[in-house]
Amino acid sequence: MLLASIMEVCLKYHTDYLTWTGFWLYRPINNQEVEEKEFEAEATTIVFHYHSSRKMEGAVRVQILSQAGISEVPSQYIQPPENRLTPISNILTSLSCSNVPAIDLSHEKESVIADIREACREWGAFHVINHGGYGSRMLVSSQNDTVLDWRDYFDHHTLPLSRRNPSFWPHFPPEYRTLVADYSDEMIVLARRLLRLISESLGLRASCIEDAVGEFYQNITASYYPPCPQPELTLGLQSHSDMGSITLLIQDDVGGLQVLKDGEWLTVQPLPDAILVLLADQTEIITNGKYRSSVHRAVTNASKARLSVACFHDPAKEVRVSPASDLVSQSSPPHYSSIVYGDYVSSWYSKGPEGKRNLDALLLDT
Ligand SMILES: O=C(O)CCC(=O)C(=O)O
Ligand SMILES: [Fe+2]
Repeated sequence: MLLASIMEVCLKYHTDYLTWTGFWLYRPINNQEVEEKEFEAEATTIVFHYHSSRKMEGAVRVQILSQAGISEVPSQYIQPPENRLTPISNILTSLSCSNVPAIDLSHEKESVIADIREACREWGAFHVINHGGYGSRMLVSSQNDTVLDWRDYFDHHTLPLSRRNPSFWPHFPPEYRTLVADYSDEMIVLARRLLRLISESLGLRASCIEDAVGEFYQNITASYYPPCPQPELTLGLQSHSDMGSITLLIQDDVGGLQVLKDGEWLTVQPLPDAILVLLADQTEIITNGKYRSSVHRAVTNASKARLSVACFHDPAKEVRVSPASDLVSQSSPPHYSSIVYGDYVSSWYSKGPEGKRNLDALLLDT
């Protein structure tokens, strides 16, 4: 079971390994994209180096803060009141929710397509189960006014193969690198399959979204959210929609991912062996807004660490993305201006996500 295995190795890496080496390699810096750097066990120096060379106060692994047993989070992690959760003492007690739809991919194709159409229209997110037997990138800035996420994460560049260099990845536990590579290979197959079904659910030719995206750039991000002493003041990951085309996410059984639906934050109940599908911004552009990307965030809790593994599928930086010509006509004008994906990413990183502001900036007056 690849899903279970990938969670397990990532968790083992976080709990057994990071705990004693005490570092986090890819702590984000200055709203810039973080390049993969050669993995090395002495990465404490790298974090330290970021601190001193970029005057980054406070960018320590939150796991360290959590383990130190602090009762109040440092001020950089405190969200402005409008972003905080409704006042509840323990997020874990509030996990009852209407869950995102679960779609069984082993069902007959026409019914799968109908379910996907409904889920994409209503939610922009859905679970897939029986997805073929397989089986968590937000940057923060060093500026003082930026609120930090209560999250540590590790990013792997996995596709195209020319970007995949497992020697940059953790080497513990021993099966780590092979598993991440296998997982990447399985997820690209599933992502393509889903994008074909999503295209068909709009009456488009199956390859329409894939053709618009071109070669897939895949990244896999494992996110670790340690217990947080003040969950009501913090977020594990601030509100955002993902930049690329489609995200496939698995989470452990703790729960904490929320999707915004009809103005309300709903917790996505973890579903064993299911993969959560999140439509991302380029799919919203390509479908000319027929399907919207999912706005989501992660909340923290005071007692349990949480792990998620997100697999992102993005266009190449030089690809120009625009609404599919089949969805544009005189009676249905384009709702978004076209954009070179690399420019979209740069603007995202320079302004930050804040929900969907980067996508909203492309909306045309129609
Ligand atoms: O941890 C999660 O469940 C969400 C992760 C996520 O949304 C992201 O990395 O973009
Ligand atoms: Fe996300």
